Formats: sequence, structure tokens, C-alpha cells
Amino acid sequence: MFNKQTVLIVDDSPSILKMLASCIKGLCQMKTAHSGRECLEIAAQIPQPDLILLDVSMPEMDGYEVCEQLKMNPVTAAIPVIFVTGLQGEKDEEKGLMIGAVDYITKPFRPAIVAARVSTHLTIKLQQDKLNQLAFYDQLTGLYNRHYLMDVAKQKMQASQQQQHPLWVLMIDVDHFKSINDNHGHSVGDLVLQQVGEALAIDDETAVTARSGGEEFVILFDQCEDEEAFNKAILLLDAVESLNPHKINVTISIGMAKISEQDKDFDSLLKRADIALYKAKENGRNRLELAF
Ligand SMILES: Nc1nc2c(ncn2[C@@H]2O[C@H](COP(=O)(O)OP(=O)(O)OP(=O)(O)O)[C@@H](O)[C@H]2O)c(=O)[nH]1
Repeated sequence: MFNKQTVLIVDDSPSILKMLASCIKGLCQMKTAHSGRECLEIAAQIPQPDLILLDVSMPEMDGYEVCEQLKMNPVTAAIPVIFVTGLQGEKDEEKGLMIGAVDYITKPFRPAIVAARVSTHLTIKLQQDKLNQLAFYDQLTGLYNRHYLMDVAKQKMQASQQQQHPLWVLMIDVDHFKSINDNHGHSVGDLVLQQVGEALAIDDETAVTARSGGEEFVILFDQCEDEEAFNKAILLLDAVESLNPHKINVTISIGMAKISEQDKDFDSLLKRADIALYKAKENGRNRLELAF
């Protein structure tokens, strides 16, 4: 059931690493780290581990410090940690749980207990991942959904205002999408939305692409200067036009707005992009219009 999940085992002793690995063999995939520093590095790399089995007593950086650093970093904070330790005092266990570990296994450990606890926490992680998938992602295109977009937009808006860097919002609507549905059927319409979604999913750290509803998408570009933002938007028009799914000519219209002093909140920026989108539709579609 957990075959695709990965557990990162961290211990400075190669023999303990081996023993722990044999306890959970067959339950999941495994990675190992021999120090706290190595653990922090691996935990931040994609694909991230789903669970970390972490030794407490290690030279240089002990497990408590590693756990604190994992929990402080938003990239690794959600990875559950189980401490595996020879320290058996109540205070040690309390400390481990207080700094964010989900469980605490003492050495010498019993293989069946390690396997059972790892299974339990992998099940919880799997359920958590499914909930996140439903809460933040659009099920048809795999892009972020409107709920996630609004959350991230507020954060980006604040950062842009505080750090004085640009933020762009692109409102994108598939042209004459109703007639695609009417002429080719709803399932072909769905396929078109999936392909448009793929074409709009810019692989770039400054961009967030979401399907905001129906045949409408929103992209945020942050820390992006005017010319670069404009060029990226033009490329999107071309990328969608060259799709031709089922030989259907698909185009989009884009309304584009840059944050300005008049935007007290994200809704105001979005509204300006929406007005520009309306103008792009009025002016013939398959085009981009900039908001004032
Ligand atoms: N296949 C499919 N259709 C959808 C989905 N969500 C919304 N739609 C359809 O999208 C169509 C949107 O049509 P309209 O808002 O009239 O706009 P349009 O035909 O794209 O025309 P313009 O926007 O004016 O260019 C409607 O027919 C909806 O039923 C979906 O998830 N899948």
C-alpha cells in the first residue's frame, strides 16, 4: 500500500541503519543519511521523504536540533519525524514530542513495533497528502485551484508591497469554449481544458498557475519586470494556439494587470485584470490586453 512512499532513516551508526532498514523492508522505499546535515539536505530534495526515522544522539548536530530545523523550514515542516533513541527518560521523550516529532521509539527496538509504528504514520501521511490534493489542486488539470490561488495571492501581494517588487496577474479565458463543448462533446471539452492547463503551467519559480473555475485560469508572476512578464504572456497565446487537440483550433484571451498603489487588496488587482480580459474578448479574442 505504501510502495511509493519513502522513509528517510538517519543514524550515524551504519549497523543501526541496516537494522532499521530491515525492520521496514517491503513497507516502503528507503533513503539513508549518516548525519543531521545530510538529513536536512535530503529532506529538502524533491521527491521528499514521507517520514523520517531520526536518531537523537549524533555528533555535530543532535536529532533534536535536526528536528527543530526541519520544523522551522516551510519546505520540510510537514514531514513527520519519529525519534529512534537510546535515551529512555520521560523528559527525553517529552522533549522529542514537544519539538514536533509524531512518535518516539526507544532502543533496543523490537522490529515488529518499528514496522507497526512506521505503517501507522505512513497511513496518516497518505491520508494527509490526499486531503491536500483535494484541498489545493484542481482535479481535472492538476493545476492549483482557486482556493490555493487566493491564499498564495494574498501572501505574494503582501511581499510585493513590503519589498517593492512587481506582481502581475493574468486572467485567462478559453475563447468560445461553449461551442467546443457543443460541437465535440463535454469529454473533448475536458481534454481541451487539460491540454490548455498543461500549456499554461509555466515551469518557473516566479509563476503560479491555477484553474480558477470553468474555462478560466489565473497566473501570477512575481518579481518579474515588465518586458519579461509581457513576453511570457505572449508565449502563452502561441503555446495554446499551437495545441490543436482533435484538430480543434483553440485560443485564449488574456487580461493582464500589474500591482499598483490603487490595489489595496488582491481582489482589486484581479478585478483590473478581469476588465482587461473583457476588453481582449471585445477586441477580437486570441489576444492580450493590459489593464490601466
Ligand atoms: N467540458 C467542460 N466544460 C466546462 C467546464 N466548466 C465549464 N464549462 C463550460 O464552459 C462554457 C463557458 O462558456 P461561456 O462562458 O459562454 O464562454 P465561451 O463560450 O468560452 O465564450 P467567450 O468566453 O465569450 O469566448 C460553458 O458552456 C460551460 O458549461 C468543465 O469543467 N468541462
